[in-house]
Amino acid sequence: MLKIGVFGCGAIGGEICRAIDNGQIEAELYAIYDHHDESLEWVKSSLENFDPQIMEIVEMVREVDLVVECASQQAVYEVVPAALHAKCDVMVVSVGAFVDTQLLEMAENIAREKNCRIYVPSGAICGIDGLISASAAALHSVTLTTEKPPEGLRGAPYVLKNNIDIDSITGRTVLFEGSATEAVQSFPANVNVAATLSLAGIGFDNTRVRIVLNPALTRNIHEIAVEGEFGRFTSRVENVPSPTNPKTSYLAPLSVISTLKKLTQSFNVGT
Ligand SMILES: NC(=O)C1=CN([C@@H]2O[C@H](COP(=O)(O)OP(=O)(O)OC[C@H]3O[C@@H](n4cnc5c(N)ncnc54)[C@H](OP(=O)(O)O)[C@@H]3O)[C@@H](O)[C@H]2O)C=CC1
Ligand SMILES: O=C([O-])CC(=O)C(=O)O
Repeated sequence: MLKIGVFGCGAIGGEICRAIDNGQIEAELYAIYDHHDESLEWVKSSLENFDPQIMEIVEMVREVDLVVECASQQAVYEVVPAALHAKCDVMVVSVGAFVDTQLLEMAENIAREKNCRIYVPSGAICGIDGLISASAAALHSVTLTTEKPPEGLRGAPYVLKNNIDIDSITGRTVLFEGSATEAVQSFPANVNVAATLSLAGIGFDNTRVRIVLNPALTRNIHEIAVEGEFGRFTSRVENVPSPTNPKTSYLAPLSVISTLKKLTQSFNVGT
């Protein structure tokens, strides 16, 4: 049975642990880690069947077959090289870290050398399957418009740096327009989806991102528009935010759970 380690026990990590624990994913929840003891306790207390060991990454990668990173872009620097060097597969949720081309190239090189896999789930957006299919021919443009309520954008480095008082904004307001390169650095916990889109499509510099604050919303909306030789498509998802982290949409952990299920099933549907 696949032995899984979960690094980061917040909104996403907690859901993944419970999905393994309740048998939705046929795997063993072998180890968990988070730098907050209370998060580890919170996850452990929600499990009925597995009692995962708490292990720092160096130890975790020696014991498990796959590490799921669901912590932060910073954590990707720690988790991905450690896992791959230990011949352990890795799934990355804080995808924005891969805007760093050195990190991305290093990860690809080690994975090739060690014959390991790096998995990036679709996360909180819909349409990655279509974009991947379309990318087999020329792509002309990829645009993401993310619209969130104030809680979904609070505390982002871009908001703090520009002294934006998000509570004083009363109507739908465009906060940011630019490349995915800038977006994932300015909003590291809000638009990792822009990174996933970039990796699947035309790269970080060419993928356009618009981030909108809308106080009237209760959901996190991601709208994607893709044009290419294949034609054009748009996708729009109105995401229910996670109850424990309003920046994160519930679809994100569901996407990780489905990707993990794909790894353990013999019959798989979709691109
Ligand atoms: N690809 C996608 O579509 C999506 C990606 N994400 C990203 O996924 C990641 C997880 O999201 P979510 O579960 O909502 O986040 P949470 O903040 O709810 O949980 C993450 C947990 O990991 C901890 N953590 C962060 N960095 C480290 C580290 N270096 N070592 C140990 N523990 C660490 C956090 O602590 P602390 O609070 O101190 O940081 C927190 O307890 C985030 O990076 C988020 O931006 C989110 C939604 C969609
Ligand atoms: O969950 C979402 O809506 C998107 C998100 O936070 C991210 O991509 O980082």
